[in-house]
Amino acid sequence: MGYLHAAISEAMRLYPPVPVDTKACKDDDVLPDGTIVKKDWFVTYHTYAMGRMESIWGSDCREFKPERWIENGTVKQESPFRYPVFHAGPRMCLGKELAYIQMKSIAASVMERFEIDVLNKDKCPEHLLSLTLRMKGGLPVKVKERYVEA
Ligand code: HEM
Repeated sequence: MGYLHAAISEAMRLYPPVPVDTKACKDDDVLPDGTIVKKDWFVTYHTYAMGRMESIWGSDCREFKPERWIENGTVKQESPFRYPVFHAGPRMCLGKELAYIQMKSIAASVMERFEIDVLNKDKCPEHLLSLTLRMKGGLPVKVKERYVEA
């Protein structure tokens, strides 16, 4: 389950379900880097871009590497300010743990019963940007029931 957790985190690093998120500024403020923001301005942070930044993830930032989430055999905790897939700070997603349980249980129960072969592996599906990041045309796969010897 540790590796599956890491693989899901890595997938969401490269393909965050909420790829951009916008906030409205309540009062005049100054960001830690000195940028001035005024009351009622909008500030958008780009989770999709942050997941692909060399300064955060290193030179292999474009590679899908679940191992980057594993340290001494256990899943590493990452700062939500470096990995804002579930947002960060006091208004962070309240369903994060439940979402991981759901994603892991669905993946495990599907993989237990079926073999999934992704078609057109050489091509990455086009993105469809809405409030959430989706795949244009979905992900065509071939499904075969897994044969388990009794
Ligand atoms: C992979 C799945 C999920 C992702 C990527 C995700 C991501 C996010 C993000 C980015 C926010 C911040 C939105 C914003 O303030 O602009 C958020 C907020 C929230 N999420 Fe999730 N979420 C997921 C699943 C869930 C689930 C399963 C639940 C409930 C069972 C949930 C409940 C909430 C709630 C209640 C908030 C609002 C928190 C607040 O404003 O104080 N989320 N989520």
